[in-house]
Amino acid sequence: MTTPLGTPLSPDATRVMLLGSGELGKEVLIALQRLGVETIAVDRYENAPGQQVAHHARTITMSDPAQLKALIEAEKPHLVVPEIEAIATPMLQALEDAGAVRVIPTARAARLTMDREGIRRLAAETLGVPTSPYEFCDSLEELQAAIDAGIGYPCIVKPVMSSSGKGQSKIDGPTDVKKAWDYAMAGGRVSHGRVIVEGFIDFDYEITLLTVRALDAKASVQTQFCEPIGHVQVSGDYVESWQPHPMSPVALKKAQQIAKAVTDDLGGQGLFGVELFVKGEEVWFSEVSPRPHDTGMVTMATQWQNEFELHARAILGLPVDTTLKSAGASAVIYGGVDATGIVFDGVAEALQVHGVDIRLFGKPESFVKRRMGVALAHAADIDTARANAKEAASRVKPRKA
Ligand SMILES: Nc1ncnc2c1ncn2[C@@H]1O[C@H](COP(=O)(O)OP(=O)(O)OP(=O)(O)O)[C@@H](O)[C@H]1O
Ligand SMILES: NCC(=O)N[C@@H]1O[C@H](COP(=O)([O-])[O-])[C@@H](O)[C@H]1O
Ligand SMILES: [Mg+2]
Repeated sequence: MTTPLGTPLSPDATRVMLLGSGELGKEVLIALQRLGVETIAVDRYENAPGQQVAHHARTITMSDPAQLKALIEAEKPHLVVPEIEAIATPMLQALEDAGAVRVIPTARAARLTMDREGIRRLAAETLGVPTSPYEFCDSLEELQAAIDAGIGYPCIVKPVMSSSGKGQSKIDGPTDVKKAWDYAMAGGRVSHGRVIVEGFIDFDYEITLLTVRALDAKASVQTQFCEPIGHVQVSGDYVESWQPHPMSPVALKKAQQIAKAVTDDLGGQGLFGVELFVKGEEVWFSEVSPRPHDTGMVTMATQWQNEFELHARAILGLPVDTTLKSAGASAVIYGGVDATGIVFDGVAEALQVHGVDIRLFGKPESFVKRRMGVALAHAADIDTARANAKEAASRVKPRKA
């Protein structure tokens, strides 16, 4: 017997709280709504994308443990679903330990992945999966010493708490070190004077391997993989993704073994985005999101159940199907301007491209490099899909109102 689902806004409603309600959370919320789940969308600012589609919207500082505890105790959700890293995860752990709430996939997974140090040490030192060489540094002097002692050039510096490439830069030689340190200090999501410096992996390609831990008919957790998603990142932020990315059987097997080892350890139920670098038949683990992944937005065009539906179903204890429906691609639509309440020209022209769909996230404020939408394309092959998604994205012209 699995847990029944209730009726929203009734005493027996199944209540799910999203901590973070950006473009990814918005789609999880829509998937949950379709199953009659009562949803509470939380974010750091008003009218976040997911707040616009949820039953309830709450705005708090999610990295503040007191505010987070008060909200969870007031709302009493059955499930708490982290959607971003910058959350007071020790408080989530305390609430989970006290039996007050179930965190997706687990409070420990949310805590370990919010900080690059937690997940990197687990993967490389405890699980022994291959990663880039790395060191953690608390000052410019320590950074320089780590590079000189063995990390070498080129290397990559990232704040330990950041995402979407914020505060990340590549160091090609000694003159770049101070610039990279200063940039990292300005770019972390939570102010924190610590960075990771990683040896640069000269990969052939990188993938996200969406990995789902969901219950089978006997109520035991089974791991299933989606087809690999290839992507291109600029300055640490994704600009384009496609699925399926062709891989040699050996590299694919290694990728799945790494993803299984990491997600088995993190545990719980839900979808994970496992990021991997591949060169020939060598595979390195980079990082993992214990939640849907931005590069996985392509699955809205390529899978029978997209990554958001897979996450929603897995966390509710429902069966999942990771089958590919079609080849496809996604291309990011950036704001291009710093302004609130922007308008988008060219949507009709974009949708004239064959096999294309678009999502505009509805973020109330645009920045030049803020992701405001995405173009999706399905096609007979990934090259056509990539060209069509990029063409459609380029036809959408955001501007000040
Ligand atoms: N050690 C490395 N060697 C080569 N490239 C790297 C390395 N680390 C990061 N990159 C490049 O930078 C991208 C972003 O890195 P990473 O995923 O660690 O950042 P992030 O801020 O967590 O991004 P996101 O939140 O979008 O996943 C990678 O996808 C890869 O393209
Ligand atoms: N790589 C992580 C990622 O893509 N996260 C997605 O971006 C949102 C924040 O966007 P914002 O910075 O524009 O507010 C998050 O809420 C999540 O949906
Ligand atoms: Mg990443």
